[in-house]
Amino acid sequence: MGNDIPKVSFFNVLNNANRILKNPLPFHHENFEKHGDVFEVKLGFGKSVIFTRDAGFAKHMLQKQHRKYSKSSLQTKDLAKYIGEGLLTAEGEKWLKQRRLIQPAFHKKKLETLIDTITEVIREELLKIKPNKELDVFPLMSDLAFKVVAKSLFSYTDEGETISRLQHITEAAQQFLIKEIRQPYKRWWFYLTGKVKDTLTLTRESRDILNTIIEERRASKVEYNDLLDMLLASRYEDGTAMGNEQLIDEILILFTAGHETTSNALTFTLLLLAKHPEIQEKIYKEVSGDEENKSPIEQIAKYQYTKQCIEEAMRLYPPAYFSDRVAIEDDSYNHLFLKKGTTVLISFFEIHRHMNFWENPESFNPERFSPEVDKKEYSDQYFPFGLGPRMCIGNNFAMYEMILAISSMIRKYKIQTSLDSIEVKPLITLKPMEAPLTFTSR
Ligand code: HEM
Repeated sequence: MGNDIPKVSFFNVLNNANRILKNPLPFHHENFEKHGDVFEVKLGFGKSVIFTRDAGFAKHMLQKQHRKYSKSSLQTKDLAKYIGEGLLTAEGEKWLKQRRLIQPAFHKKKLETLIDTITEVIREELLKIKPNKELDVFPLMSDLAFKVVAKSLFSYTDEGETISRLQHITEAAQQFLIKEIRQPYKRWWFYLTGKVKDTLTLTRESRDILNTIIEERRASKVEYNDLLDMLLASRYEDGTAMGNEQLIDEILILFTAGHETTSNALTFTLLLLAKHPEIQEKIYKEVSGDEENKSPIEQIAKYQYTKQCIEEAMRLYPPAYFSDRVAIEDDSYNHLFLKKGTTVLISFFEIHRHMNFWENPESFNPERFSPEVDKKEYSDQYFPFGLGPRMCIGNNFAMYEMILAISSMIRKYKIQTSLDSIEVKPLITLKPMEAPLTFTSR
């Protein structure tokens, strides 16, 4: 590791342990301000992690020299324990093989066939809004995002209970994983008290449910044109298809990767719109009036300002607020030397608020993403969906879903919040601490 990298001592980490456990972002920020865009945090027992908010360095690891880096075991082995080895958690040849196989199902043209399902789920879910009463909007967005992914996979399933059970298991496994990561010293306790076993039993149950759905579909002669049909029809280069176990891994991964990220982004966008009524009105102008004459896909194309608001919300509050990479061979970037085995944590949160690049980085200004601004001006500093070959496979899916959901809500309701300021809860993804909103019919 380059000796000239500023260091944060283990003593300093211990001294701040409580704050870091509650919310590590202010600690990261202070150190970036003090030491610059790259620093090294000592973790004791000879271990350390490099933190960076240098967008060029991020691009180097994620894109230009991606072959020299892998994800850390947190993003691969630890996560795979509950959701299996698929796109998000696999590495090397296995990942590449899966990515090649699954990528076509997420192309824009293919996604268009899912739009009616997505629109219908959004319509049904938004019926749950009770106007004129303050409600916590997070669980609502969470249900919406889960059902959108689940119904895009199995469009025919109207057994609400099966989908709810899958949602419950996905969320329970994720919550337990957070506990394991945040309290590694309690691992033995989690084993002894049977919590690990309980979680594995739950995920076994979701695998059994999915296996039944897949078997039924394989036996069926009907074409549903949903994601499951696309995944079943896909073939590896040697002409073979995915087996059930791999398919189940991939489905569990789509649930996990596609559900919480999207519900966080939707919730932050709504909170920001509630705090900026003038911006909300601009969306209302864009989306009200002629929606009956427009298909959902035409709406998505037309709602440029709505899209900008979502993009700006993900700049301020990127759901995937960090990623990490481990050097699998010696490498260097500018004057930095990275020894094989070095772990680097990339803070998308800090990159998205970097003073040297963004004007008034703390302010919510959707004009930053206006079509008049050349994309090249910000694309090197804005990574809500990551970048390089492991960039989010569901980015278009998520944008379609979010534009349709936000436009449907603003068309129907005025939204307000009693919050003075938006507080964050950084877990595996970046969540809002609270999301109280009042919807008033227009
Ligand atoms: C606002 C919503 C979303 C955000 C912010 C988001 C963000 C990200 C990011 C940053 C990565 C890259 C992680 C890394 O390189 O370390 C990623 C990967 C991934 N995302 Fe998303 N995502 C979103 C929605 C979705 C949806 C809706 C799906 C699927 C239905 C999805 C599926 C995936 C998968 C499978 C990967 C792994 C890709 C690979 O490694 O090849 N995501 N996502």
